Amino acid sequence: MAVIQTEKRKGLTGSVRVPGDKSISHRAVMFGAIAKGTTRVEGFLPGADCLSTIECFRRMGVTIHTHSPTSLQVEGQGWDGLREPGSFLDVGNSGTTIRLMLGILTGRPFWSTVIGDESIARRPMDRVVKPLRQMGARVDGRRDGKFTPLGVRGGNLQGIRFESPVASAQVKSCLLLAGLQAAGTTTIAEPSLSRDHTERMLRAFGVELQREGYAVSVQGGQSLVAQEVRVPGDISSAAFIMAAALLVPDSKVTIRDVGLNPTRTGIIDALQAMGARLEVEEKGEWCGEPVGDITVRSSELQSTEIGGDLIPRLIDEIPILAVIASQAEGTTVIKDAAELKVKETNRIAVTAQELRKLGARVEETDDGLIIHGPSPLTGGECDSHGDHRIGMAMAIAGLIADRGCKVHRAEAIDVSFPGFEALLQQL
Ligand SMILES: O=C(O)C1=C[C@@H](OP(=O)(O)O)[C@@H](O)[C@H](O)C1
Ligand SMILES: C=C(OP(=O)(O)O)C(=O)O
Repeated sequence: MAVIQTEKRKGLTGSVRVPGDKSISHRAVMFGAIAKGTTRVEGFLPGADCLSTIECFRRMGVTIHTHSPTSLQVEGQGWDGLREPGSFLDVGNSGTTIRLMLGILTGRPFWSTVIGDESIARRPMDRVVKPLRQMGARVDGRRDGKFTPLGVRGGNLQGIRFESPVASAQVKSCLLLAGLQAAGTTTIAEPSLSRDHTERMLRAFGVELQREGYAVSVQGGQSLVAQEVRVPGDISSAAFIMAAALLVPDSKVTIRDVGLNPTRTGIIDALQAMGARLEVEEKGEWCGEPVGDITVRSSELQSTEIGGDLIPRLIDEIPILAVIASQAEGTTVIKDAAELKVKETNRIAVTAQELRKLGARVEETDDGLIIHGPSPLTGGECDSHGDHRIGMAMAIAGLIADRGCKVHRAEAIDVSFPGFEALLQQL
């Protein structure tokens, strides 16, 4: 079990890049695998989750060359190029892999079994299994298909209209992928807009989609054409570096080539509302995704309220936002975020528990957190609970804690941010 130790720091400066976007990296491999032709991917995230996606598609017979950890070539042979896997498809820790892949598997004429780690075995799969069954899919698993392991016998699908009770890009993307293989039209409506990387990338691969407010529709029977994909830096990873620069005195850090998709930039809006000295320079688009540089300076912060439509735009940033809020003047309220309970861990409970160990004043609510600041952090020992974002949030908290922070089970960080510790040292 890996341990990382961070110490109280001063004056973080530099210009850095963070690893590629996790959501976009997964999609580049999956869409490349079902497209016709050679898809080249640059800036791929070689984190454990995206490596699980590569391995799953290799097991379905797709040739994927890795020229370097961040440069791939996916040899797609269209939908029919996927073959029945001879063994389990193991998604490891990755919710995105399992939910999106189920949308592909349910339309393929073969049998497959999908497994993952202990965290995946606790996460709800019925949010995709139920609508997939309405489309005619045959999926089963523990507790009537709510939990892994899942067995899928793919076959004929029928388009549906599905009103999703949650704003989830994984649910939406799963059903769009199933819908592409279904007869007729499939429509997914969500209560607010979740990240739209799937829509942007499917369009780049030649698929036609219709959007009407928070609903998106796809016509079955479309094929994908291979593309060149350049993956921007992951704003969810950049958020940890942004937090370090904001909280550590006398800091100024620029993070280059970060994805600035408006469905992901809630963290920038929240930090600016808190008074962060943060500048964004948009530089252009890579494969339909806006990209730019973010510069952050040490700042005096005020508390804020975070809820409603902002939540899906910063859902993965809430653990690190809680660390930041612990240093802001006043009481920060985070609400409407019950989805956090079904991530790699229950991130409401675990964030509160671990931050309190370092001396922060945090209360857990049913759908969020209440954080009283500013609280000087004493530091000490924390546990990632096997959750990459918790591990990184606590390591960053250590940069402003008197005794620093020793993070146990830090190997989880490799899920989304390989090189995290080395990058912190570089600042
Ligand atoms: O589609 C994606 O790539 C993701 C969607 C989000 O999950 P939900 O769809 O469950 O909200 C997010 O938390 C996850 O890290 C990645
Ligand atoms: C929730 C996350 O990922 P996933 O759902 O793909 O496991 C995350 O990266 O914070």
